[in-house]
Amino acid sequence: HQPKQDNPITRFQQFLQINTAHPNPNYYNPISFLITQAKSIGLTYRTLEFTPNKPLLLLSWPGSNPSIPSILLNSHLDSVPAEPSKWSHPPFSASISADGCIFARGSQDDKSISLQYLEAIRNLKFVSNFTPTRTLHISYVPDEEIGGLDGAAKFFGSREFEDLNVGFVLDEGQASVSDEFRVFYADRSPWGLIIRAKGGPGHGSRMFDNGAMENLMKSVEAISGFRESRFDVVKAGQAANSEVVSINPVYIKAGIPSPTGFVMNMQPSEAEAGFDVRLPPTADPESIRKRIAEEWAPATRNMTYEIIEKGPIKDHMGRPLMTATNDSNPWWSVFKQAITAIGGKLAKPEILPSTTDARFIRQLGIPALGFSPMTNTPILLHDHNEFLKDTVYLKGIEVYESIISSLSSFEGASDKKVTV
Ligand code: MET
Ligand SMILES: [Zn+2]
Ligand SMILES: [Zn+2]
Repeated sequence: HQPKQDNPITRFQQFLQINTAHPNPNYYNPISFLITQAKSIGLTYRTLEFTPNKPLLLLSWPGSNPSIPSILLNSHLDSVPAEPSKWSHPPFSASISADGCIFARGSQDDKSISLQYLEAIRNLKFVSNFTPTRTLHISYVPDEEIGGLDGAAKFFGSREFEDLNVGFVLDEGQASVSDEFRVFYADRSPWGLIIRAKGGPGHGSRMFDNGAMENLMKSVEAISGFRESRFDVVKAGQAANSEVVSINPVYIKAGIPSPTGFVMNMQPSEAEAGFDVRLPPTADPESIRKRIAEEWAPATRNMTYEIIEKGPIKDHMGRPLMTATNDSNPWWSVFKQAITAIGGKLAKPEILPSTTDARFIRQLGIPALGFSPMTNTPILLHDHNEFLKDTVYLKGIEVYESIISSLSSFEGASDKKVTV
């Protein structure tokens, strides 16, 4: 009988109560919590700091055959911000409702998997007396939510990572609303698009051409039209959400501030808008660039633009960055079998609509799958009232026990590395 203060659920709650939300995530607090967990399980640990104040934690469970490629389980330490006043429970309270829903920013994305990895290892080690053949590494990286360039990208490109001889990686996925587990073989790649318009200022009452606001609005309309055309393809069932380019407005900035709001009788001389753009691995980035330059931010309408690219879309050969989910990839077969072995159903593999650090792994030619074991759960990442049900969380631990024991016992693909 475990004391009430320390069981998988209370440990999950404690971890969720550590606020690691942007814009100023503290990375030392969650790392210190995780080190305590690692010690209690007997895992080795070290921290690496490729960027000042952005440490990452690396845990290891040495296998009996450390010469064959290892397995890496990755998750991120940071979360997106939350607007507490719009939540039914404070976002860092990890309050649990009568029906077992644990409310917290990060409960789905992705503090659940961060700890489920460890709980699964704890059970394998102390309940099942399991010993891995392959070495298992668990990484906790900073800055995923802002693109991972100072986190995973630096780590995966490092000498330290190369020395781990990683053969296969699991990273986060997304919740599933059905009773089938979802698994992801590719990510969409994110662009931040900022378009800016300049124009003569003028009296609020005047009709004139080429005002900044007017030019920006024209672009916003053109972008909306494109967005709708992509969305229509999805609505018609011709492609999944994650298989088309998405572009969604995230901010509009314009107007001349006044003490009571904005000056109402002046048309501003500058206006800008920001968009979240996601490109599936099969997309042609050049065609989007062309649209931006010619239709969405044309110099002829006094517009400029900035594309903030966050990570790769193609591999070094220009091929779409995807991990094979067929028999050509032995890791896929092992993963799939591990799910069915515990009576789990697996949905058809998908491209992830959002983005994870796995794209940097695939770029290295290492196979990586996105997976978060959450079935019958609404998809609430980055939303208000993000929650995960206790039973779903606990089931996920069992799922990882099966996956981890299968992957770490798998002795094929030992001499040569399988690539994506
Ligand atoms: C700007 S990179 C984005 C990473 C984040 N996980 C997302 O999909 O929104
Ligand atoms: Zn996220
Ligand atoms: Zn995430």
